[in-house]
Amino acid sequence: MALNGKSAVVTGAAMGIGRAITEILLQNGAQVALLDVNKTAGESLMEELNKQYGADRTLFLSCNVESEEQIKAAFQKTAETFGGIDILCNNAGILNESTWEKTVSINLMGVIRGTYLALEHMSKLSGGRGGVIINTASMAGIGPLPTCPVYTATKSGVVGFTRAMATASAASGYGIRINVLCPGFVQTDLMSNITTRLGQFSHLADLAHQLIDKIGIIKVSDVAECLLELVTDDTKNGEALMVFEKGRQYVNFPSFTQ
Ligand SMILES: NC(=O)C1=CN([C@@H]2O[C@H](COP(=O)(O)OP(=O)(O)OC[C@H]3O[C@@H](n4cnc5c(N)ncnc54)[C@H](O)[C@@H]3O)[C@@H](O)[C@H]2O)C=CC1
Ligand SMILES: CCCCCC(=O)/C=C/C=C\C=C\C=C\[C@@H](O)[C@@H](O)CCCC(=O)O
Repeated sequence: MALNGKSAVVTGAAMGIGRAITEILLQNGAQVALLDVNKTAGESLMEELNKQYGADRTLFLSCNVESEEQIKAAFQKTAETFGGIDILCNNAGILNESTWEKTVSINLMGVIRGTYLALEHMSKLSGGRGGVIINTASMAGIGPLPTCPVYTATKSGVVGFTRAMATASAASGYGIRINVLCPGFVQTDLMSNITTRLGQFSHLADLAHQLIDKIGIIKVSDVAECLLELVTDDTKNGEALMVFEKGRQYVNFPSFTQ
């Protein structure tokens, strides 16, 4: 899909990976609605981006992905402003093993909520133009992190949901490709004060730091470039793309039918 003139929504857009995703979509000609629960950071980023790309290219909408009502309103506003929705990036996520139910609600249920509500705007079966949905999971969704079992569960859930929905979409004729990004460690706020985010597993923080040393830390722009590949390559559906210091790699899942 060529991005010029396309309408995109990014959740968790105010900082980190979401901000980098927003910027790469803008650089390639899309209009972007930035959804985030952090109003101050979101509005200040929008002001910055307006100066760079023009006021008609971005829209900040205060939105908590835990709320179906807020997502619905944000999608409606995006569709009215940009004339539809072509791309959805379900990216908002947290790392907090103490408030584990909130972690499930944002990281996994937020992706499902966003996807189902977006179908109403994007699916060709409900008058939409079709398009692409990219979910942000993690390498933890492919290989488990013992330091954060619930975070791992949410990311495995996002990988499974994406792959199942991708096949469902193709079989149903929604006209929507759905893929999942699986980054390794990325330099963002989420990686700060890791020990305090691990809750009852904070005593295992050394294990996390050893793994970080082994795998390395990448930049948000490395993740954004992978997103661009998954959005623009029309052959990709149901793919999980890992990205870490060694490079990028599509996951080869076992097949039970061949
Ligand atoms: N930083 C890392 O090492 C990795 C991050 N990821 C995933 O990437 C995604 C983005 O993470 P980062 O950019 O690292 O984190 P970050 O903490 O830098 O940014 C997250 C953004 O999401 C927003 N957000 C949080 N809860 C929200 C909610 N309920 N509704 C709407 N917005 C909300 C925050 O306000 C913030 O702007 C997450 O899903 C995370 O799990 C995946 C692999 C590695
Ligand atoms: C510590 C929390 C980080 C949260 C951010 C995130 O999602 C980062 C994920 C990065 C890499 C995940 C790699 C998973 C690897 C596993 O497959 C396994 O190799 C780990 C083995 C455990 C160990 O400590 O050796």
